[in-house]
Amino acid sequence: MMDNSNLILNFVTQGPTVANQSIRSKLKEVRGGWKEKNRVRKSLKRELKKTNSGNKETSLTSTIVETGSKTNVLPEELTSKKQSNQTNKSSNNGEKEILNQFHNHLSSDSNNKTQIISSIFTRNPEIVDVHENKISTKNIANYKPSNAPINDTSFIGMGLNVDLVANVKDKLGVENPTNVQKKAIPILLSSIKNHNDTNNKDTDIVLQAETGSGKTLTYLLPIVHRLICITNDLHNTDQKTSSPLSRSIGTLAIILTPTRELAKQIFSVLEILLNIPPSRLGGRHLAHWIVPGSITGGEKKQSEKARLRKGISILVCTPGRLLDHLSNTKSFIVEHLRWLVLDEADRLLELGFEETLQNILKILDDRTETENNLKNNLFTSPMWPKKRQTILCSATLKDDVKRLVGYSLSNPIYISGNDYSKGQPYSTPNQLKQTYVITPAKLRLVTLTAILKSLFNDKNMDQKVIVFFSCCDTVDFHFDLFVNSGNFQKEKINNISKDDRELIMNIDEKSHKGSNSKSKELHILSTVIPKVRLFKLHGDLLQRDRTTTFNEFSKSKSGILFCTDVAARGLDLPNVAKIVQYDPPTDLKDYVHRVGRTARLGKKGDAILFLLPSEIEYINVLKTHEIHAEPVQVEALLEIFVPKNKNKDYKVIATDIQLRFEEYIYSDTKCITLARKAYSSFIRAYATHSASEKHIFHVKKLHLGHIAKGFGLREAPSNINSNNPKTNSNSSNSKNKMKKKKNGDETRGDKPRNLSLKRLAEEDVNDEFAIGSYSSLLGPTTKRKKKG
Ligand SMILES: Nc1ncnc2c1ncn2[C@@H]1O[C@H](COP(=O)(O)OP(=O)(O)OP(=O)(O)O)[C@@H](O)[C@H]1O
Repeated sequence: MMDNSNLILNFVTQGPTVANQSIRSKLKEVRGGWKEKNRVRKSLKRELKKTNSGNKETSLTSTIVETGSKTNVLPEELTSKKQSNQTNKSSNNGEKEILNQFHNHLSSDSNNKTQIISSIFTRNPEIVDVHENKISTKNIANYKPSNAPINDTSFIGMGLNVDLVANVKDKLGVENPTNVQKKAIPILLSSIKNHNDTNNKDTDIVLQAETGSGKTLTYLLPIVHRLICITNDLHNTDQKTSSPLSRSIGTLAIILTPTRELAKQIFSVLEILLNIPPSRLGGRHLAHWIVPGSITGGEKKQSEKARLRKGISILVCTPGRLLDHLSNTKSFIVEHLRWLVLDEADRLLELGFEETLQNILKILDDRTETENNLKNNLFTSPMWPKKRQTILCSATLKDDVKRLVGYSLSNPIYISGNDYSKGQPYSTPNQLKQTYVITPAKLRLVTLTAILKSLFNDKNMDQKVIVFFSCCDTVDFHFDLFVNSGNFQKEKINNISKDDRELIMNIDEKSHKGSNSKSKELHILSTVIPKVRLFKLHGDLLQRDRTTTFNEFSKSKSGILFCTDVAARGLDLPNVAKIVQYDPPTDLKDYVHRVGRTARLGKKGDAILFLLPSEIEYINVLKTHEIHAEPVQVEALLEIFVPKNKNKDYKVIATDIQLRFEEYIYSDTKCITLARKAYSSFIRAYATHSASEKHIFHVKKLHLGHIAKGFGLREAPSNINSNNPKTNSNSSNSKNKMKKKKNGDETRGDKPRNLSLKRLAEEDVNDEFAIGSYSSLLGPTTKRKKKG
């Protein structure tokens, strides 16, 4: 148990600073031995030096408060009765209150060493006025939703099977097609409509459509439709007696997706499409031979083999497992494969599956019958595609995807779902409201708390929010903090009034009933945001837990999901109202996918991006890609801590919340370890920003002490590598992960975590590791400064 006694608080003041104080007179007030006095002297001198150096940052005064048996020094302007000349009274009152809070905090604690606590409102870098920065924004109110269903078009009019359409309407509430569906489905059905046209050869297709525009149904509906038509055609002809339609025909369609979650999601949509009630089909069952299946790893291979042997007509899978079965499962028949869908193609490449994809394509090319090598003409139905049709889907279309298109598709047709953003590799829904907040590192945690608190108030509890972090450790840390620190603080804050306590933490007796301190729980009531369930999802969780969390959050009416980019791609989580990008994405593609978890199918949605003052240039990067975000002031967000009828300074409450977070963290070595690991992993993840963004997101631009504060740490850990045993490439844990990856565990979703600094330095000699070297990343720390 760490304590908070003898804290020195750095503090903004408007009157004379410590420079005008006699250090000696202050030292007289300090009780204790020479060691203690020496320590205080050094600290005061340091502050004096900083103040004199005249840097642009906010002026600083050291404040030492009396704690228990020891005396610390208060700033003169706050202890003096002569404060009448001060220009900003309310601010100063706030400061006094913050001091009192500190006093209260500290007086209950015991006699341990002096520790420096930096105030979250001091020494923050100047924030460039974003309005002066001439960042033009667009008025989203003028734009129509770009991914909404179009009322004047119907699926039946496009030629889709009536029963299939009715089933989709009944089960999924899907009535009218979206823009991309309207454009692509007729082309994917083209050989049916134009089967007399011998030149029509089931063209390959590249689908670039915005997030939430219904890409899954765009390719699934035509495939299912055509298989139904083939069945009906054969029923109506002589082939009925010697029908080749059975499961033994093997796999006719393969849908390849980057993650297991996505595969499961697509599989469940497929099951719905194929499960047309017999009552609709005049008592018949839909073609019994069309069997959906999914193989995604994580399951025993033997059981997958058995299912493949029986026959899976439409197979949803992840690349590692598919290649494994193509290479090793003899009973896996792909000779008659007619459709290959590469869903979330950009993500497939990003996760390093290019070689796997090439091998898959090679095997399929060798084994699949083409028009020229038809062994026997099984199907005379005009709906039977004459050659394998490849459909590539991606919400973004960058160079690597274009390269994949080059070697996996032949003469493809490009279909874009958004008329407004033709030619743009990145496109976000028009109706999505995008904002950003420039937050000094020390204010990040309280600002996140403010946003989450403001979203869940008594009037508005039923909504879902996703908060994106850069790596697993930061998810774990924040999850634990928001689950447990409220409870902890409740016991600790007996020395402030009940009114203030409720104001600060919004503590509600009922909200704690369902919560406990088991941080292993995957979804649990938050004690910081009362009555709200918290979920977490990242690549380091067991597959079983990931599936449970995904399903629970999906079904839940309200809640907050803390996650890495593992949840950014393709996952259809209904009714998400707000996306918070607490850590900026390491790639612009991720920005598009993250914000795409809201504003789906024409619905409204909000997204807010956190940026450090040094990262403001990122807004211009977004702008050049036609992504327009409006600024929100951090003060405006923090103001929500103060209810309208209360005359309080938001800084007082924000400071208190930060202190309580810190108290919780320092109450237990486990919590400190979690915070340090999160801090270290955050820095490592930061170093993986793409080269084109290194001028904005550069580790050497980070003030590590301030970043640490954002993790509730009072000083930056001095060795970021040793804090995270998982980065040790010799550890068995690390080895297991490498093995897992080889076996096709494609969903870790947070590549930064496994990168050791040494490896990064070796791989990226031109970036900050070359300039600043490995050791520069470890400092400067408060500790080091002290020594210096
Ligand atoms: N025409 C439609 N009308 C109403 N809802 C639809 C329509 N098409 C699809 N949907 C629903 O929209 C949701 C999103 O679909 P889907 O996941 O396929 O989007 P997506 O374009 O693949 O998004 P992302 O790029 O984020 O993966 C699903 O719940 C689906 O059932």
